[in-house]
Amino acid sequence: MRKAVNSQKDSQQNNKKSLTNMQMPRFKQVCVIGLGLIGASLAQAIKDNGLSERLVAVDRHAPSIEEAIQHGLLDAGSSALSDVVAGSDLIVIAVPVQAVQAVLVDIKTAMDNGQLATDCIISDVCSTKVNIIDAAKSVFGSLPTGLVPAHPIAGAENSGYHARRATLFANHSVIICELPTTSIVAIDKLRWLWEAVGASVMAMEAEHHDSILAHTSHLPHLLAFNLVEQLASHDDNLDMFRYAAGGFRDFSRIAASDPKMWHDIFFANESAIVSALDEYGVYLQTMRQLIIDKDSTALMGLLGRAQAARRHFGHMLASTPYTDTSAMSASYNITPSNTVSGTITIPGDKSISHRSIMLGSLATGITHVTGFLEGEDALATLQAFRDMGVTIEGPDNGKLTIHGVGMNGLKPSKTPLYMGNSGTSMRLLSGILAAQPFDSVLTGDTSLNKRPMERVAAPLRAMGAVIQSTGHSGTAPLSITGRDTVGKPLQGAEYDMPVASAQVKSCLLLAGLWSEGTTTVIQPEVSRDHTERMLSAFGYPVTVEGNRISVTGGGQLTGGDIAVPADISSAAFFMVAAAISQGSELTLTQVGINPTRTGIIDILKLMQADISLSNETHVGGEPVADITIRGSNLVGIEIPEHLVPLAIDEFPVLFIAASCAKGRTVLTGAKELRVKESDRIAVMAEGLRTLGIDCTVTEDGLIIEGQGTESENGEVNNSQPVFGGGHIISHHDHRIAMSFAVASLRASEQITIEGVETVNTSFPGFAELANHIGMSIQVDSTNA
Ligand SMILES: O=C(O)C1=C[C@@H](OP(=O)(O)O)[C@@H](O)[C@H](O)C1
Ligand SMILES: C=C(OP(=O)(O)O)C(=O)O
Repeated sequence: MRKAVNSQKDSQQNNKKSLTNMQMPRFKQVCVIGLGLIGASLAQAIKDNGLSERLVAVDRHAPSIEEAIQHGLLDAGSSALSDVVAGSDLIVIAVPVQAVQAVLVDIKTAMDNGQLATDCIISDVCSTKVNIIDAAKSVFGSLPTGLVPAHPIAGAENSGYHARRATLFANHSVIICELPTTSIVAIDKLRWLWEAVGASVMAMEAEHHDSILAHTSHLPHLLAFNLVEQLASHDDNLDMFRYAAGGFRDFSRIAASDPKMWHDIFFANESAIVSALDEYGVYLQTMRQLIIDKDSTALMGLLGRAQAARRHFGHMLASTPYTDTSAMSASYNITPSNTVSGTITIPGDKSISHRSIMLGSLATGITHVTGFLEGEDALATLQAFRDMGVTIEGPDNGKLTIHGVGMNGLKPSKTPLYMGNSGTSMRLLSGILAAQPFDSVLTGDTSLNKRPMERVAAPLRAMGAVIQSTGHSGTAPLSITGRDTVGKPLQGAEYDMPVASAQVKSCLLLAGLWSEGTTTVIQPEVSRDHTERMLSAFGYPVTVEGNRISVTGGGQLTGGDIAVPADISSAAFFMVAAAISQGSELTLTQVGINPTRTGIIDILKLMQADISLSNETHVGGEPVADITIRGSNLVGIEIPEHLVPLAIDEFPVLFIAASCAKGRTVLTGAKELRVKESDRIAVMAEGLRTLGIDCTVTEDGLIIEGQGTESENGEVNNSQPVFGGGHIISHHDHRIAMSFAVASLRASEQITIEGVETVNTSFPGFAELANHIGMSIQVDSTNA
């Protein structure tokens, strides 16, 4: 089903310009057939907005017609179409699906005897579309040029004329099927009508519509009717209904809908509904089995994933903040464990996953990605490119097929692009968007909308970009003016970066792909080079001379295959878990060991961790290896500053390692940690102190007094707890949450961590994997 959601054609059609503001003459006479909720509401909205000179209706229920005439809603009405239809330039069929064919026969008769022009617009509001088109074919032979099947995604469980509301369609979507046989005039005029009553119009192919609706509307209605039937058939049904709490009420609300309508829909969309139902059956069986097997970890994983998906996609579509402090939805309750072991595979690299979507979308041809990280951050990037008209199939078990649109193929998104929690998405995309012909807005959740964006906006402006950081203090939402308005392309520039940030570097290099001349970034220290590598892999020349990196605008990207290696930043949690716990031995397979990312290995080795690499090879232009770590006696160190950008995301968990080491660890030159998803210096210090660790916060780092002790033979003893138990607040920062989970391996008592739902941004399945190797994390949902 996912595959069908984003057919490129649909997306391109969706981007059609709104016609609301165009001069459009009103209709001469609209004839609404069926004065149920939708028909009567549309009639009322047409009347209230003055969209037609005359309004007539047909309904078999004479009292509705009489009342509507009395109310002044209709100019005329009848139970027979031939009585009132003459002269209509729009007919909207709002009867149950199965009755549509008979109405079409009446319309054809009216056309044949000259009551209706043959180009009269004929539309409908039915929930299924393929069968409407089939009915029209069988009645008319070839499809009339005025036929525009449509479906307003709006409704209420109350039905009938009296339930009508002129505002029913405001802020709702209307899907219209732009058939190849339909005249552009008819399509434009119907769009105009729906937009004029407050709806937003999207175009979609009929088969796609029916499949989507089968899953999102028809299946839920079917299940609601079914559950009520199930409960009603129990002997103690009265008690069941009397004591049924909110869950039943919420779930069964839509079972109060019109049975005749749903009866018709279920038959009309039979094949799509049966396939959605079969799929549902498989999922239901899986859940049933998990309960029978008492497989708490897997069940929790399933429930957690569903909860996160519902929240995340809901917010992405609505472009509303995702992580707000009132919505702490999950916590970890962790029982101390002592050791970890096993061989595991870590999910795909987040940085590379983002870039695979970006470059794959901008390339010519198809890009196949494997190992894509299905975490919320990378999914936000994926959604943004779909919003800009790129067809992307998947993700399916880490596999994606991206149908590249070329360097000039992106389309403007209809809504602000929602980047969720992801700094990488926002900063890299701002470089791409600053160069596009169209305007864009980039926004994120409350955490992302607090992070500094002038670091990319200012140098982009120096290249000629028109970009405003419209938040409180140089923060998102970012508003970017398209080059069509600005009137000339970006200009290549040389930029000396004040911080070693791969996001800033990548943003400017990406903007440079469309700029006149050469764009050069000079970084103060080495930072991750995935953008440079992937550009080269896609055939785009990049010049790297030490810390000077340049691209020249005007080139092309060619799609290909990308294998995303396992994320070393995610692997870091388990590397530290094994390093700090006695008797542990853990192998992490095929982890990316790009030298611009291996600061964690270098730092742990300096701390005398036992780490070895094997099976070193290359995957998709990136080096990978199996990493084996054994428990060892760590010692405190002064962390060399040049390693900071190479381990920038790993410091939270390195602080856990430092707490277990013998002696003091000093981190300096890491001010950047203060502007990540949280202030990672302050938040880690707060949590470490809660667990009894002595640490000192400095402006650009942290000093940690390691608690590693020596046993009688002078060796550091890595079996003693160094942390107490306690309650940690993650500040909705995924890496903080996972780091303190690792601390449980050396804790004396239970650790609870609040606000762990953001773990899904970078490491979906973290708790399951941790438990698999011997940790004991229980995931609790709280007040979602
Ligand atoms: O380019 C990237 O993919 C990233 C760069 C780093 O950010 P900075 O460039 O801001 O240091 C890192 O913290 C982030 O998780 C991913
Ligand atoms: C800082 C991080 O990511 P981003 O900047 O993309 O939000 C991270 O994953 O730790």
